[in-house]
Amino acid sequence: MNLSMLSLFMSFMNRFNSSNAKVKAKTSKSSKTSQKNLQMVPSTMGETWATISSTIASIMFAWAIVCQYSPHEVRHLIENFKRSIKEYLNPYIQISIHEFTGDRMKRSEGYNLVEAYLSCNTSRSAKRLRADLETDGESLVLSMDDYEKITDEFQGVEVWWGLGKIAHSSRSNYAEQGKRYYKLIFHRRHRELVTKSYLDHVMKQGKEIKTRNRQRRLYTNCANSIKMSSGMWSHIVFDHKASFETMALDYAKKKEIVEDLQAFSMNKEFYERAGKAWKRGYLLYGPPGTGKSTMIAAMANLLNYDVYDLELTAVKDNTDLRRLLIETTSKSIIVIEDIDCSLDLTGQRKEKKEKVEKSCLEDEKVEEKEKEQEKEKRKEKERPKSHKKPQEEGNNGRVTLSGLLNFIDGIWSSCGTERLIVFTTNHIEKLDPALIRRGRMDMHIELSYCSFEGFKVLAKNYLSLENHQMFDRIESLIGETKMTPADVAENLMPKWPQDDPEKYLLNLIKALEKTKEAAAKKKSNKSKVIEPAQKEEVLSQDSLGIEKIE
Ligand SMILES: Nc1ncnc2c1ncn2[C@@H]1O[C@H](COP(=O)(O)OP(=O)(O)OP(=O)(O)O)[C@@H](O)[C@H]1O
Ligand SMILES: [Mg+2]
Repeated sequence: MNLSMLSLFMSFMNRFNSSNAKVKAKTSKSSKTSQKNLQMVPSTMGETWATISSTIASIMFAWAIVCQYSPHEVRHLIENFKRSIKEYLNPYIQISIHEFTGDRMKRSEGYNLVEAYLSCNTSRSAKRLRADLETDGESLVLSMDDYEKITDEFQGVEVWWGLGKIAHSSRSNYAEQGKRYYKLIFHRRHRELVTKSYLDHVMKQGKEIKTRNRQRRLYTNCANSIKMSSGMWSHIVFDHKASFETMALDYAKKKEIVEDLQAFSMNKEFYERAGKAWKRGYLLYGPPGTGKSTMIAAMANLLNYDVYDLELTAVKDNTDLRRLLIETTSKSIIVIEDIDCSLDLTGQRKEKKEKVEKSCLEDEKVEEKEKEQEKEKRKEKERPKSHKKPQEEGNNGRVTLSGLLNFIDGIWSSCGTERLIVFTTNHIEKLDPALIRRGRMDMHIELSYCSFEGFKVLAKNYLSLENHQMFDRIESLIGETKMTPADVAENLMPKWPQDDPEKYLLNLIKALEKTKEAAAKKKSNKSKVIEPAQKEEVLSQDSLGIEKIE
Protein backbone atom coordinates (compact mmCIF):
# COMPACT_ATOMS: atom_id res chain seq x y z
CA MET A 1 0.00 0.00 0.00
CA ASN A 2 2.71 2.41 1.07
CA LEU A 3 4.83 1.43 -1.89
CA SER A 4 2.07 1.91 -4.46
CA MET A 5 1.30 5.36 -3.06
CA LEU A 6 4.97 6.15 -3.17
CA SER A 7 5.31 5.16 -6.82
CA LEU A 8 2.24 7.23 -7.73
CA PHE A 9 3.69 10.20 -5.92
CA MET A 10 7.04 9.78 -7.67
CA SER A 11 5.51 9.54 -11.12
CA PHE A 12 3.50 12.69 -10.42
CA MET A 13 6.66 14.52 -9.35
CA ASN A 14 8.55 13.36 -12.45
CA ARG A 15 5.75 14.64 -14.65
CA PHE A 16 5.76 17.93 -12.77
CA ASN A 17 9.53 18.30 -13.31
CA SER A 18 9.40 17.47 -17.02
CA SER A 19 6.54 19.92 -17.69
CA ASN A 20 8.54 22.50 -15.82
CA ALA A 21 11.48 21.80 -18.10
CA LYS A 22 9.25 22.16 -21.16
CA VAL A 23 7.95 25.53 -19.97
CA LYS A 24 11.51 26.65 -19.42
CA ALA A 25 12.50 25.61 -22.95
CA LYS A 26 9.50 27.35 -24.50
CA THR A 27 10.11 30.62 -22.71
CA SER A 28 13.77 30.61 -23.57
CA LYS A 29 12.85 30.35 -27.25
CA SER A 30 10.28 33.15 -27.36
CA SER A 31 12.05 35.69 -25.19
CA LYS A 32 15.56 36.90 -25.19
CA THR A 33 18.11 37.96 -22.58
CA SER A 34 15.96 40.88 -21.31
CA GLN A 35 13.52 38.42 -19.83
CA LYS A 36 16.19 36.19 -18.38
CA ASN A 37 15.79 37.48 -14.85
CA LEU A 38 12.05 36.92 -14.89
CA GLN A 39 12.53 33.35 -16.06
CA MET A 40 14.95 32.69 -13.22
CA VAL A 41 12.17 32.82 -10.60
CA PRO A 42 9.90 30.02 -11.87
CA SER A 43 12.87 27.86 -12.68
CA THR A 44 14.32 28.31 -9.14
CA MET A 45 10.92 27.60 -7.56
CA GLY A 46 10.44 24.58 -9.68
CA GLU A 47 13.81 23.27 -8.71
CA THR A 48 13.10 23.85 -5.02
CA TRP A 49 9.82 21.99 -5.34
CA ALA A 50 11.47 19.21 -7.14
CA THR A 51 14.12 18.90 -4.45
CA ILE A 52 11.54 18.92 -1.64
CA SER A 53 9.32 16.42 -3.32
CA SER A 54 12.11 14.07 -4.18
CA THR A 55 13.41 14.27 -0.59
CA ILE A 56 9.94 13.47 0.78
CA ALA A 57 9.60 10.70 -1.71
CA SER A 58 12.96 9.27 -0.69
CA ILE A 59 12.04 9.47 3.01
CA MET A 60 8.72 7.80 2.37
CA PHE A 61 10.37 5.17 0.30
CA ALA A 62 12.96 4.52 2.96
CA TRP A 63 10.23 4.49 5.60
CA ALA A 64 8.22 1.93 3.69
CA ILE A 65 11.31 -0.28 3.33
CA VAL A 66 12.10 0.06 7.04
CA CYS A 67 8.55 -0.75 8.02
CA GLN A 68 8.45 -3.79 5.82
CA TYR A 69 11.86 -5.34 6.30
CA SER A 70 13.35 -4.08 9.57
CA PRO A 71 13.20 -6.35 12.65
CA HIS A 72 10.37 -5.99 15.14
CA GLU A 73 12.56 -4.28 17.76
CA VAL A 74 13.53 -1.51 15.38
CA ARG A 75 9.96 -0.98 14.32
CA HIS A 76 8.97 -0.80 17.99
CA LEU A 77 11.65 1.82 18.65
CA ILE A 78 10.49 3.86 15.68
CA GLU A 79 6.87 3.64 16.84
CA ASN A 80 7.90 4.88 20.29
CA PHE A 81 9.81 7.72 18.72
CA LYS A 82 6.81 8.60 16.58
CA ARG A 83 4.58 8.57 19.64
CA SER A 84 6.89 10.84 21.61
CA ILE A 85 6.96 13.33 18.75
CA LYS A 86 3.20 13.23 18.61
CA GLU A 87 2.94 13.67 22.37
CA TYR A 88 5.35 16.56 22.24
CA LEU A 89 3.30 18.25 19.56
CA ASN A 90 -0.07 17.40 21.19
CA PRO A 91 -0.25 18.59 24.83
CA TYR A 92 -3.65 16.99 25.53
CA ILE A 93 -4.14 13.80 27.53
CA GLN A 94 -7.04 11.47 27.01
CA ILE A 95 -8.66 8.97 29.39
CA SER A 96 -11.22 6.46 28.13
CA ILE A 97 -13.87 4.83 30.29
CA HIS A 98 -15.45 1.91 28.47
CA GLU A 99 -19.02 0.73 28.87
CA PHE A 100 -17.97 -2.91 29.09
CA THR A 101 -14.55 -4.02 30.22
CA GLY A 102 -12.94 -7.41 29.72
CA ASP A 103 -15.37 -10.21 28.95
CA ARG A 104 -17.79 -8.97 31.53
CA MET A 105 -21.36 -8.69 30.34
CA LYS A 106 -22.15 -6.23 33.11
CA ARG A 107 -21.81 -2.53 32.48
CA SER A 108 -18.74 -1.07 34.12
CA GLU A 109 -19.53 0.73 37.37
CA GLY A 110 -17.10 3.51 36.47
CA TYR A 111 -18.98 4.12 33.22
CA ASN A 112 -22.30 4.22 35.09
CA LEU A 113 -20.96 6.77 37.54
CA VAL A 114 -19.56 9.00 34.79
CA GLU A 115 -22.90 8.77 33.00
CA ALA A 116 -24.74 9.79 36.16
CA TYR A 117 -22.31 12.66 36.76
CA LEU A 118 -22.58 13.95 33.21
CA SER A 119 -26.36 13.59 33.10
CA CYS A 120 -26.42 16.51 35.52
CA ASN A 121 -24.66 19.14 33.42
CA THR A 122 -25.36 17.56 30.04
CA SER A 123 -28.77 19.12 29.68
CA ARG A 124 -27.23 22.56 30.27
CA SER A 125 -24.39 22.44 27.77
CA ALA A 126 -24.84 19.61 25.24
CA LYS A 127 -26.57 20.34 21.95
CA ARG A 128 -27.48 16.77 21.07
CA LEU A 129 -29.15 14.86 23.88
CA ARG A 130 -30.55 11.40 24.36
CA ALA A 131 -33.65 10.88 26.51
CA ASP A 132 -34.24 7.60 28.33
CA LEU A 133 -37.11 6.61 30.57
CA GLU A 134 -36.10 6.54 34.24
CA THR A 135 -36.23 3.26 36.18
CA ASP A 136 -39.46 4.43 37.83
CA GLY A 137 -40.98 4.51 34.35
CA GLU A 138 -42.36 8.00 34.90
CA SER A 139 -39.69 10.58 34.16
CA LEU A 140 -37.24 11.07 31.33
CA VAL A 141 -33.56 11.35 32.04
CA LEU A 142 -31.32 13.25 29.63
CA SER A 143 -27.79 12.27 28.68
CA MET A 144 -25.43 13.30 25.90
CA ASP A 145 -25.85 11.66 22.53
CA ASP A 146 -23.21 9.62 20.70
CA TYR A 147 -20.22 11.63 19.45
CA GLU A 148 -21.33 14.70 21.41
CA LYS A 149 -18.82 16.73 23.41
CA ILE A 150 -19.28 18.88 26.49
CA THR A 151 -17.04 21.06 28.58
CA ASP A 152 -16.77 20.77 32.34
CA GLU A 153 -14.93 22.95 34.82
CA PHE A 154 -13.25 21.92 38.04
CA GLN A 155 -11.31 24.32 40.29
CA GLY A 156 -10.97 26.74 37.38
CA VAL A 157 -9.62 24.08 35.02
CA GLU A 158 -11.43 23.16 31.82
CA VAL A 159 -11.81 19.55 30.75
CA TRP A 160 -13.74 18.03 27.88
CA TRP A 161 -15.93 14.96 27.84
CA GLY A 162 -16.96 13.11 24.70
CA LEU A 163 -19.10 10.06 24.14
CA GLY A 164 -17.67 7.74 21.50
CA LYS A 165 -18.68 4.45 20.01
CA ILE A 166 -16.33 1.71 18.86
CA ALA A 167 -16.74 1.60 15.08
CA HIS A 168 -17.59 -1.53 13.11
CA SER A 169 -14.30 -2.18 11.42
CA SER A 170 -12.04 -5.09 10.70
CA ARG A 171 -9.51 -3.76 13.19
CA SER A 172 -11.84 -3.61 16.23
CA ASN A 173 -12.65 -6.63 18.33
CA TYR A 174 -16.03 -8.02 17.25
CA ALA A 175 -17.36 -8.20 20.81
CA GLU A 176 -16.51 -4.55 21.37
CA GLN A 177 -18.09 -3.15 18.22
CA GLY A 178 -20.87 -0.68 18.85
CA LYS A 179 -20.00 -0.34 22.55
CA ARG A 180 -19.77 3.14 23.95
CA TYR A 181 -17.01 4.83 25.88
CA TYR A 182 -16.52 8.18 27.54
CA LYS A 183 -13.41 10.13 26.68
CA LEU A 184 -11.99 12.69 29.08
CA ILE A 185 -9.55 15.17 27.54
CA PHE A 186 -7.43 17.68 29.47
CA HIS A 187 -4.18 19.60 29.17
CA ARG A 188 -1.14 17.74 30.40
CA ARG A 189 -0.29 20.47 32.90
CA HIS A 190 -3.47 19.49 34.83
CA ARG A 191 -2.60 15.81 34.98
CA GLU A 192 -2.17 15.76 38.78
CA LEU A 193 -5.38 17.64 39.46
CA VAL A 194 -7.47 15.57 37.08
CA THR A 195 -6.18 12.13 38.01
CA LYS A 196 -6.11 12.77 41.74
CA SER A 197 -8.97 15.12 42.52
CA TYR A 198 -11.24 15.55 39.51
CA LEU A 199 -11.85 11.86 38.86
CA ASP A 200 -12.56 11.31 42.56
CA HIS A 201 -15.01 14.19 42.42
CA VAL A 202 -16.73 12.68 39.37
CA MET A 203 -17.07 9.26 41.06
CA LYS A 204 -18.36 10.76 44.31
CA GLN A 205 -20.88 13.03 42.62
CA GLY A 206 -21.92 10.23 40.27
CA LYS A 207 -22.61 7.95 43.24
CA GLU A 208 -24.66 10.60 44.97
CA ILE A 209 -26.72 11.31 41.85
CA LYS A 210 -27.25 7.60 41.28
CA THR A 211 -28.38 7.05 44.86
CA ARG A 212 -30.73 9.99 44.62
CA ASN A 213 -32.29 8.79 41.39
CA ARG A 214 -32.29 5.08 41.97
CA GLN A 215 -35.41 3.10 42.56
CA ARG A 216 -35.28 1.56 45.96
CA ARG A 217 -35.91 -2.10 46.56
CA LEU A 218 -37.59 -4.27 49.12
CA TYR A 219 -35.78 -7.60 49.38
CA THR A 220 -36.92 -10.79 50.99
CA ASN A 221 -35.30 -14.15 51.51
CA CYS A 222 -38.64 -15.89 51.80
CA ALA A 223 -38.45 -19.21 49.94
CA ASN A 224 -41.90 -18.96 48.39
CA SER A 225 -41.71 -15.34 47.28
CA ILE A 226 -41.69 -14.55 43.58
CA LYS A 227 -38.14 -14.89 42.33
CA MET A 228 -37.21 -11.71 40.50
CA SER A 229 -33.47 -11.92 40.63
CA SER A 230 -30.80 -14.48 41.11
CA GLY A 231 -29.05 -14.87 44.47
CA MET A 232 -30.38 -15.41 47.93
CA TRP A 233 -32.66 -12.40 47.96
CA SER A 234 -35.59 -11.64 45.69
CA HIS A 235 -36.87 -8.11 45.42
CA ILE A 236 -39.70 -5.86 44.38
CA VAL A 237 -39.78 -2.07 44.02
CA PHE A 238 -40.00 -0.38 47.40
CA ASP A 239 -42.69 2.25 47.17
CA HIS A 240 -43.97 2.83 50.69
CA LYS A 241 -45.12 6.40 51.29
CA ALA A 242 -44.57 6.47 55.05
CA SER A 243 -42.61 9.37 56.44
CA PHE A 244 -41.79 10.74 59.87
CA GLU A 245 -44.02 13.76 59.20
CA THR A 246 -47.06 11.53 58.81
CA MET A 247 -46.26 9.29 61.76
CA ALA A 248 -48.41 9.65 64.87
CA LEU A 249 -45.63 10.16 67.36
CA ASP A 250 -44.74 12.77 69.95
CA TYR A 251 -42.76 15.57 68.37
CA ALA A 252 -39.74 15.32 70.71
CA LYS A 253 -39.42 11.58 70.18
CA LYS A 254 -39.76 11.96 66.43
CA LYS A 255 -37.09 14.65 66.38
CA GLU A 256 -34.71 12.54 68.42
CA ILE A 257 -35.06 9.55 66.09
CA VAL A 258 -34.74 11.62 62.91
CA GLU A 259 -31.63 13.38 64.24
CA ASP A 260 -30.09 10.09 65.28
CA LEU A 261 -30.65 8.62 61.82
CA GLN A 262 -29.32 11.67 60.03
CA ALA A 263 -26.25 11.79 62.24
CA PHE A 264 -25.61 8.14 61.50
CA SER A 265 -25.79 8.60 57.74
CA MET A 266 -23.44 11.60 57.83
CA ASN A 267 -20.92 10.15 60.26
CA LYS A 268 -18.76 8.09 57.93
CA GLU A 269 -15.57 9.78 59.14
CA PHE A 270 -16.42 9.14 62.76
CA TYR A 271 -16.91 5.41 62.22
CA GLU A 272 -13.65 5.23 60.27
CA ARG A 273 -11.78 7.16 62.93
CA ALA A 274 -13.22 5.09 65.76
CA GLY A 275 -12.47 1.85 63.89
CA LYS A 276 -16.13 0.80 64.07
CA ALA A 277 -18.23 -0.85 61.38
CA TRP A 278 -20.57 1.76 59.91
CA LYS A 279 -23.83 0.29 61.15
CA ARG A 280 -26.42 0.96 63.82
CA GLY A 281 -29.03 -1.18 65.49
CA TYR A 282 -32.57 -0.10 66.38
CA LEU A 283 -35.00 -2.10 68.47
CA LEU A 284 -38.61 -1.10 67.96
CA TYR A 285 -40.97 -2.51 70.54
CA GLY A 286 -44.57 -2.01 71.53
CA PRO A 287 -48.07 -3.44 71.14
CA PRO A 288 -49.42 -4.43 67.70
CA GLY A 289 -50.58 -1.51 65.57
CA THR A 290 -48.35 1.15 67.11
CA GLY A 291 -46.34 1.79 63.96
CA LYS A 292 -43.20 -0.37 64.15
CA SER A 293 -43.35 -1.50 60.53
CA THR A 294 -44.45 1.96 59.45
CA MET A 295 -41.40 3.44 61.15
CA ILE A 296 -39.07 1.12 59.23
CA ALA A 297 -40.56 2.39 55.97
CA ALA A 298 -40.21 5.98 57.19
CA MET A 299 -36.54 5.33 58.06
CA ALA A 300 -35.88 3.90 54.59
CA ASN A 301 -37.56 6.89 52.96
CA LEU A 302 -35.71 9.38 55.12
CA LEU A 303 -32.27 7.96 54.33
CA ASN A 304 -33.03 6.65 50.84
CA TYR A 305 -32.08 3.10 51.79
CA ASP A 306 -33.13 -0.31 50.47
CA VAL A 307 -34.92 -2.66 52.84
CA TYR A 308 -33.94 -6.29 53.42
CA ASP A 309 -36.79 -8.02 55.19
CA LEU A 310 -35.10 -11.05 56.70
CA GLU A 311 -37.45 -13.96 57.40
CA LEU A 312 -35.41 -15.90 59.93
CA THR A 313 -37.67 -18.94 59.86
CA ALA A 314 -36.82 -19.43 56.20
CA VAL A 315 -33.06 -19.43 56.83
CA LYS A 316 -31.58 -22.93 56.86
CA ASP A 317 -28.64 -22.40 59.18
CA ASN A 318 -26.00 -19.96 60.38
CA THR A 319 -23.99 -20.37 57.19
CA ASP A 320 -26.96 -19.33 55.10
CA LEU A 321 -27.52 -16.40 57.43
CA ARG A 322 -23.95 -15.27 56.80
CA ARG A 323 -24.40 -15.69 53.06
CA LEU A 324 -27.52 -13.55 53.17
CA LEU A 325 -25.60 -10.89 55.03
CA ILE A 326 -22.80 -10.88 52.47
CA GLU A 327 -25.30 -10.39 49.67
CA THR A 328 -26.81 -7.25 51.17
CA THR A 329 -25.70 -3.90 49.79
CA SER A 330 -24.66 -0.71 51.51
CA LYS A 331 -27.24 1.97 52.27
CA SER A 332 -29.76 -0.54 53.46
CA ILE A 333 -31.90 -1.56 56.42
CA ILE A 334 -31.87 -5.19 57.47
CA VAL A 335 -35.12 -5.90 59.24
CA ILE A 336 -36.10 -8.84 61.40
CA GLU A 337 -39.76 -8.40 62.32
CA ASP A 338 -41.26 -10.03 65.40
CA ILE A 339 -37.88 -11.35 66.42
CA ASP A 340 -39.38 -13.06 69.47
CA CYS A 341 -41.50 -15.25 67.18
CA SER A 342 -38.65 -16.07 64.82
CA LEU A 343 -36.21 -17.77 67.14
CA ASP A 344 -36.01 -19.21 70.61
CA LEU A 345 -34.23 -16.21 72.01
CA THR A 346 -35.89 -16.11 75.37
CA GLY A 347 -32.72 -17.11 77.25
CA GLN A 348 -32.87 -17.19 81.00
CA ARG A 349 -35.84 -14.92 81.06
CA LYS A 350 -38.19 -17.68 79.94
CA GLU A 351 -38.71 -19.07 83.43
CA LYS A 352 -39.41 -15.71 84.94
CA LYS A 353 -41.81 -14.85 82.14
CA GLU A 354 -43.81 -18.04 82.67
CA LYS A 355 -44.09 -17.28 86.38
CA VAL A 356 -45.37 -13.82 85.62
CA GLU A 357 -47.80 -15.13 83.04
CA LYS A 358 -49.33 -17.58 85.50
CA SER A 359 -49.99 -15.09 88.22
CA CYS A 360 -50.75 -12.02 86.17
CA LEU A 361 -54.34 -11.90 85.06
CA GLU A 362 -54.29 -8.41 83.74
CA ASP A 363 -56.84 -8.32 80.97
CA GLU A 364 -54.76 -6.21 78.62
CA LYS A 365 -51.97 -8.73 78.77
CA VAL A 366 -54.36 -11.58 78.11
CA GLU A 367 -55.73 -9.66 75.17
CA GLU A 368 -52.28 -8.99 73.84
CA LYS A 369 -51.35 -12.61 74.32
CA GLU A 370 -54.37 -13.68 72.30
CA LYS A 371 -53.37 -11.34 69.52
CA GLU A 372 -49.86 -12.69 69.73
CA GLN A 373 -51.03 -16.27 69.51
CA GLU A 374 -53.13 -15.42 66.48
CA LYS A 375 -50.11 -13.82 64.88
CA GLU A 376 -47.95 -16.84 65.60
CA LYS A 377 -50.60 -19.12 64.12
CA ARG A 378 -50.71 -16.97 61.02
CA LYS A 379 -46.93 -17.08 60.73
CA GLU A 380 -46.96 -20.85 61.17
CA LYS A 381 -49.37 -21.17 58.25
CA GLU A 382 -47.27 -18.90 56.04
CA ARG A 383 -44.05 -20.68 56.97
CA PRO A 384 -42.72 -22.91 54.15
CA LYS A 385 -43.46 -26.57 54.79
CA SER A 386 -39.80 -27.57 54.67
CA HIS A 387 -38.89 -25.13 57.40
CA LYS A 388 -39.99 -26.18 60.83
CA LYS A 389 -39.80 -23.80 63.72
CA PRO A 390 -36.18 -23.50 64.85
CA GLN A 391 -36.92 -24.26 68.46
CA GLU A 392 -38.45 -27.56 67.48
CA GLU A 393 -35.11 -28.77 66.17
CA GLY A 394 -32.86 -27.15 68.70
CA ASN A 395 -29.65 -25.72 67.37
CA ASN A 396 -28.88 -28.61 65.13
CA GLY A 397 -28.37 -27.16 61.62
CA ARG A 398 -30.58 -24.16 62.39
CA VAL A 399 -30.07 -20.50 63.04
CA THR A 400 -28.91 -20.12 66.61
CA LEU A 401 -28.73 -17.17 68.95
CA SER A 402 -24.95 -17.04 68.60
CA GLY A 403 -25.35 -17.16 64.81
CA LEU A 404 -27.65 -14.19 65.01
CA LEU A 405 -25.33 -12.31 67.34
CA ASN A 406 -22.50 -12.88 64.91
CA PHE A 407 -24.74 -11.70 62.10
CA ILE A 408 -25.30 -8.44 63.91
CA ASP A 409 -21.84 -7.58 65.07
CA GLY A 410 -19.46 -10.42 64.38
CA ILE A 411 -16.51 -10.13 62.05
CA TRP A 412 -18.73 -10.68 59.01
CA SER A 413 -21.06 -7.86 59.84
CA SER A 414 -18.38 -5.38 58.75
CA CYS A 415 -18.46 -6.59 55.13
CA GLY A 416 -20.85 -3.79 54.14
CA THR A 417 -21.13 -0.15 55.08
CA GLU A 418 -23.90 2.26 56.03
CA ARG A 419 -26.39 -0.27 57.27
CA LEU A 420 -29.13 -0.25 59.85
CA ILE A 421 -30.27 -3.39 61.61
CA VAL A 422 -33.81 -3.15 62.94
CA PHE A 423 -35.61 -5.65 65.14
CA THR A 424 -39.26 -5.35 66.00
CA THR A 425 -41.08 -7.11 68.79
CA ASN A 426 -44.29 -6.92 70.73
CA HIS A 427 -42.56 -8.45 73.75
CA ILE A 428 -39.23 -6.96 74.58
CA GLU A 429 -39.15 -8.99 77.79
CA LYS A 430 -38.95 -12.20 75.78
CA LEU A 431 -35.63 -11.29 74.18
CA ASP A 432 -32.25 -12.37 75.42
CA PRO A 433 -30.44 -9.38 76.93
CA ALA A 434 -27.35 -10.25 74.85
CA LEU A 435 -29.32 -9.67 71.69
CA ILE A 436 -30.47 -6.21 72.57
CA ARG A 437 -27.58 -4.86 74.58
CA ARG A 438 -26.10 -1.49 73.66
CA GLY A 439 -23.68 -1.82 70.77
CA ARG A 440 -25.95 -4.36 69.11
CA MET A 441 -29.21 -2.51 69.38
CA ASP A 442 -27.93 1.02 69.91
CA MET A 443 -31.33 2.64 70.25
CA HIS A 444 -34.41 1.15 71.89
CA ILE A 445 -37.57 2.86 70.72
CA GLU A 446 -40.86 2.20 72.43
CA LEU A 447 -43.92 2.72 70.28
CA SER A 448 -46.95 2.97 72.42
CA TYR A 449 -50.63 3.87 72.44
CA CYS A 450 -51.80 6.96 70.65
CA SER A 451 -51.24 10.26 72.44
CA PHE A 452 -53.11 13.50 71.72
CA GLU A 453 -50.11 14.74 69.77
CA GLY A 454 -50.21 11.57 67.72
CA PHE A 455 -53.93 11.99 67.14
CA LYS A 456 -53.37 15.54 65.81
CA VAL A 457 -50.95 14.19 63.22
CA LEU A 458 -53.49 11.58 62.13
CA ALA A 459 -56.32 14.15 62.00
CA LYS A 460 -54.16 16.26 59.71
CA ASN A 461 -53.22 13.29 57.52
CA TYR A 462 -56.70 11.83 57.18
CA LEU A 463 -59.09 14.77 57.56
CA SER A 464 -56.85 17.79 56.83
CA LEU A 465 -57.86 19.19 60.20
CA GLU A 466 -55.45 21.12 62.39
CA ASN A 467 -57.98 22.19 64.97
CA HIS A 468 -61.61 21.59 65.85
CA GLN A 469 -63.91 22.16 68.83
CA MET A 470 -64.14 18.38 69.32
CA PHE A 471 -60.40 18.13 69.87
CA ASP A 472 -60.75 19.01 73.59
CA ARG A 473 -63.06 16.09 74.19
CA ILE A 474 -60.73 13.79 72.27
CA GLU A 475 -57.74 15.05 74.25
CA SER A 476 -59.31 14.17 77.59
CA LEU A 477 -60.52 10.76 76.35
CA ILE A 478 -57.29 9.76 74.62
CA GLY A 479 -55.32 10.45 77.81
CA GLU A 480 -57.50 8.00 79.72
CA THR A 481 -57.63 5.18 77.18
CA LYS A 482 -55.22 2.88 75.48
CA MET A 483 -55.94 2.99 71.79
CA THR A 484 -53.29 2.20 69.21
CA PRO A 485 -52.55 4.65 66.39
CA ALA A 486 -53.76 1.92 64.00
CA ASP A 487 -57.20 1.98 65.68
CA VAL A 488 -57.34 5.77 65.79
CA ALA A 489 -56.40 5.88 62.11
CA GLU A 490 -59.09 3.35 61.28
CA ASN A 491 -61.77 5.53 62.93
CA LEU A 492 -60.59 8.66 61.15
CA MET A 493 -60.23 7.19 57.69
CA PRO A 494 -62.86 8.89 55.46
CA LYS A 495 -64.90 6.61 53.27
CA TRP A 496 -65.48 9.35 50.72
CA PRO A 497 -63.41 12.48 50.13
CA GLN A 498 -66.45 14.77 50.31
CA ASP A 499 -67.56 13.40 53.72
CA ASP A 500 -67.87 15.80 56.65
CA PRO A 501 -64.80 15.41 58.93
CA GLU A 502 -66.99 15.86 62.01
CA LYS A 503 -68.58 12.53 61.30
CA TYR A 504 -65.23 10.82 61.75
CA LEU A 505 -64.27 12.79 64.83
CA LEU A 506 -67.56 11.67 66.33
CA ASN A 507 -66.73 8.10 65.31
CA LEU A 508 -63.48 8.36 67.20
CA ILE A 509 -65.08 9.85 70.28
CA LYS A 510 -67.57 6.97 70.40
CA ALA A 511 -64.81 4.42 69.95
CA LEU A 512 -62.73 6.05 72.69
CA GLU A 513 -65.68 6.09 75.07
CA LYS A 514 -66.36 2.45 74.34
CA THR A 515 -62.73 1.50 74.98
CA LYS A 516 -62.76 3.48 78.19
CA GLU A 517 -65.91 1.74 79.41
CA ALA A 518 -64.56 -1.69 78.50
CA ALA A 519 -61.31 -0.95 80.33
CA ALA A 520 -63.17 0.17 83.44
CA LYS A 521 -65.33 -2.95 83.35
CA LYS A 522 -62.32 -5.21 83.00
CA LYS A 523 -60.58 -3.44 85.83
CA SER A 524 -63.48 -3.99 88.20
CA ASN A 525 -63.72 -7.67 87.14
CA LYS A 526 -60.03 -8.10 87.72
CA SER A 527 -60.10 -6.61 91.20
CA LYS A 528 -62.81 -9.16 92.08
CA VAL A 529 -60.73 -12.10 90.79
CA ILE A 530 -57.28 -11.26 92.13
CA GLU A 531 -56.79 -11.46 95.84
CA PRO A 532 -54.85 -8.60 97.39
CA ALA A 533 -51.87 -10.90 98.21
CA GLN A 534 -51.67 -12.08 94.59
CA LYS A 535 -51.94 -8.51 93.38
CA GLU A 536 -48.86 -7.59 95.38
CA GLU A 537 -46.92 -10.45 93.82
CA VAL A 538 -47.93 -9.41 90.32
CA LEU A 539 -46.91 -5.84 90.95
CA SER A 540 -43.53 -6.81 92.35
CA GLN A 541 -42.88 -9.02 89.32
CA ASP A 542 -43.97 -6.32 86.93
CA SER A 543 -41.48 -3.96 88.45
CA LEU A 544 -38.76 -6.51 87.59
CA GLY A 545 -39.55 -6.00 83.91
CA ILE A 546 -37.35 -4.47 81.27
CA GLU A 547 -36.10 -0.96 81.67
CA LYS A 548 -37.19 1.23 78.84
CA ILE A 549 -34.22 2.71 77.17
CA GLU A 550 -34.98 5.63 74.90
N1 LIG B 1 -47.57 5.73 64.75
C1 LIG B 1 -48.31 5.63 63.65
N2 LIG B 1 -48.44 6.66 62.82
C2 LIG B 1 -49.17 6.60 61.72
N3 LIG B 1 -49.85 5.50 61.36
C3 LIG B 1 -49.76 4.44 62.15
C4 LIG B 1 -48.99 4.44 63.32
N4 LIG B 1 -49.08 3.24 63.90
C5 LIG B 1 -49.88 2.52 63.13
N5 LIG B 1 -50.29 3.22 62.07
C6 LIG B 1 -51.19 2.74 61.03
O1 LIG B 1 -51.59 1.43 61.38
C7 LIG B 1 -51.21 0.47 60.44
C8 LIG B 1 -50.50 -0.66 61.13
O2 LIG B 1 -49.28 -0.20 61.66
P1 LIG B 1 -47.95 -1.06 61.69
O3 LIG B 1 -48.05 -2.20 60.78
O4 LIG B 1 -46.83 -0.13 61.48
O5 LIG B 1 -47.96 -1.56 63.16
P2 LIG B 1 -46.94 -2.50 63.89
O6 LIG B 1 -46.54 -1.84 65.14
O7 LIG B 1 -45.88 -2.91 62.96
O8 LIG B 1 -47.85 -3.76 64.24
P3 LIG B 1 -47.39 -5.26 64.47
O9 LIG B 1 -46.74 -5.34 65.81
O10 LIG B 1 -48.67 -6.01 64.44
O11 LIG B 1 -46.50 -5.65 63.37
C9 LIG B 1 -50.31 1.16 59.46
O12 LIG B 1 -50.67 0.83 58.16
C10 LIG B 1 -50.53 2.63 59.71
O13 LIG B 1 -51.42 3.15 58.75
MG1 LIG C 1 -45.34 -4.73 62.05
